[in-house]
Amino acid sequence: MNQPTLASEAFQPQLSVSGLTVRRGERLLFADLLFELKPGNVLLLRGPNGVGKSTLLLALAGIVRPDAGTIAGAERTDLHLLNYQSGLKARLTVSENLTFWQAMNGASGLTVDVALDAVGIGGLGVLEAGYLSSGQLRRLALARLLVSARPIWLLDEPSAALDAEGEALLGRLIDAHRQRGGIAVVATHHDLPLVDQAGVETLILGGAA
Ligand SMILES: Nc1ncnc2c1ncn2[C@@H]1O[C@H](COP(=O)(O)OP(=O)(O)OP(=O)(O)O)[C@@H](O)[C@H]1O
Repeated sequence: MNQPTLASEAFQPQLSVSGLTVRRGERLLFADLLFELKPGNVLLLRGPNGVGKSTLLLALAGIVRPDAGTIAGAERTDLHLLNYQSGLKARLTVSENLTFWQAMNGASGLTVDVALDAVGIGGLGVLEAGYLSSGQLRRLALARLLVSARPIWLLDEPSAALDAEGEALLGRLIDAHRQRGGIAVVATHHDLPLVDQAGVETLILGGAA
């Protein structure tokens, strides 16, 4: 597998959250969240199942409307959201799926073939996506981050189903993204193998820091 090489053009994103409060039904998930992310920052969202990590990512993506507070600094087109609702078309090939997303999100990153190679599924481009294993599906989702360059990555359990080599790959991808100024907000139950811990913060939902 190739070492992922992202385009060198620098990002200058900012993501400012203030007073952010979200309820689901009757339940208050979180209130008065305050944080500011700058180029190169990573925010890890931690906390038990059901505490609101995915919901916070959806709020940052503009999909869940907050009950109070503001989210500033990012346009919808600055964001990549990687979660379980990946919009995969099982009857299209792996390459066709990635080409579709590239057309949707802009061909500002790697080519489809290079991106598939970078995430270790370069040999699977002609396979119908419905036949991919869980880990291969997750790698395809990662390739989606690479074909369209966007400065803010919102990643929901990105290491789920990845093997040890895949987790290491994920760490390298996030590190490369940060090196060009990108921001990542990552909901995870696992430690990420990031090389550089500077600029990495943790937000624990539903518990003490
Ligand atoms: N559309 C919805 N309507 C009502 N409640 C919802 C809705 N979506 C999610 N919830 C609830 O909101 C809470 C937070 O869910 P969320 O998926 O954000 O948790 P999480 O911290 O990401 O959990 P996990 O670690 O299991 O992925 C859960 O109790 C869930 O049942």
